[in-house]
Amino acid sequence: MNLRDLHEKARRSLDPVHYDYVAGGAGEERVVADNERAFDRYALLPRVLCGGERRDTAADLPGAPGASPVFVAPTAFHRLLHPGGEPATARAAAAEGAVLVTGTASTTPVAEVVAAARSRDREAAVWFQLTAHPRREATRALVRRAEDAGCTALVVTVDSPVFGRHTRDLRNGFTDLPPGHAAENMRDLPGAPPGALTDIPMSPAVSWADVDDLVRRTALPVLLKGILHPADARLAVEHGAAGVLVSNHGGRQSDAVPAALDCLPAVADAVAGRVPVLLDGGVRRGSDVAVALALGARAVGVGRPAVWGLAAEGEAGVRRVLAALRDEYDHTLALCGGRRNSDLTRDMVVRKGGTW
Ligand SMILES: Cc1cc2nc3c(=O)[nH]c(=O)nc-3n(C[C@H](O)[C@H](O)[C@H](O)COP(=O)(O)O)c2cc1C
Ligand SMILES: CC(C)CC(=O)C(=O)O
Repeated sequence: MNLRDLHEKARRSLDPVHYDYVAGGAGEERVVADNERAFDRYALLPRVLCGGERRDTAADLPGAPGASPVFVAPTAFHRLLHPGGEPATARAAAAEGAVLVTGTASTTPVAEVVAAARSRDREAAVWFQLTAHPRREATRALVRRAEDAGCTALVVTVDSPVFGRHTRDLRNGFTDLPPGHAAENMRDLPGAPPGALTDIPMSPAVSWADVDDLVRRTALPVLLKGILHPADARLAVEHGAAGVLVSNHGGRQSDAVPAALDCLPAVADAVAGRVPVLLDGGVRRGSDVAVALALGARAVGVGRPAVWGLAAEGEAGVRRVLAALRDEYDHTLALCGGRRNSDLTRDMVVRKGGTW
């Protein structure tokens, strides 16, 4: 199955304004394009005669031992894109053994998302993506909702002190959710009535002190999403993060940053194995998963591909995307002579065009 076919099917089935919301990014969308293109700059240099019949592609992640190496990155407003909404995504991820990172901007309350995942697999791991609220009490209430729901980790988005300027949304005038949809996790939070995109307020004041506060208050592992600079990766570990997610928000925040993949090796070096490093942005094939793992990621997230699957075919579509990526990755691993993810090492990734 080609993921491009599902993308095309999703494009045909979605309201063009909602399609643009998902596909688009900040500015001239240079980073959106570069995230994918970055993978084309590399090739895999296989090892041969490694002698092993079985492969194990499971990845040990915080709050998710033995997970698929491909997780579902947090994306907003699933009910806008398919009536099955986040529960459909959650059931699909659970059925495929993939972590779902469910979002602050979910159109289904987090407790229902986790319940849907657990209806497929009692052990399913759902992580909660947290957008810190300008009011600390509101942030704390969100965290409590995620904890009470049974989420097994928090993923704090740190690349969004302000909204990204999504060019297509500005052009289309897409600022509010249509009637009947709401950011359900925001209900009854102090000062945050649901009903509009702008009701996921961002806070330019968020700082490392907020990370410290969070790490102190929750028993859940706290990962930081949106780290690009190796110095921030080092700080993340020092401040008690249980993982670092290298991401430029799928090119939806700054249009002047490097491709996520291009930031990965330096971040992996800075973290030096102390906590898992994850990556999202531009992952579209099993060989992309392999390149990212070889360059230091423990697992990779997919944002748009999962949404295209959902929009095109609901739960079954998300399953197809996750199954295809995992299967292609497993096949690539075999062709590289690997038996487990850690067999992929940095020397097996080369720049295309030769190094001489
Ligand atoms: C429609 C859409 C909504 C998103 N919403 C969020 C969000 O609410 N919070 C967040 O941290 N990231 C959000 N992201 C970013 C994704 O988590 C992820 O970083 C990005 O999509 C990865 O790139 P990819 O789409 O190329 O896989 C969103 C991305 C998309 C496409
Ligand atoms: C509602 C927004 C916070 C969702 C988002 O992060 C995005 O669209 O990239």
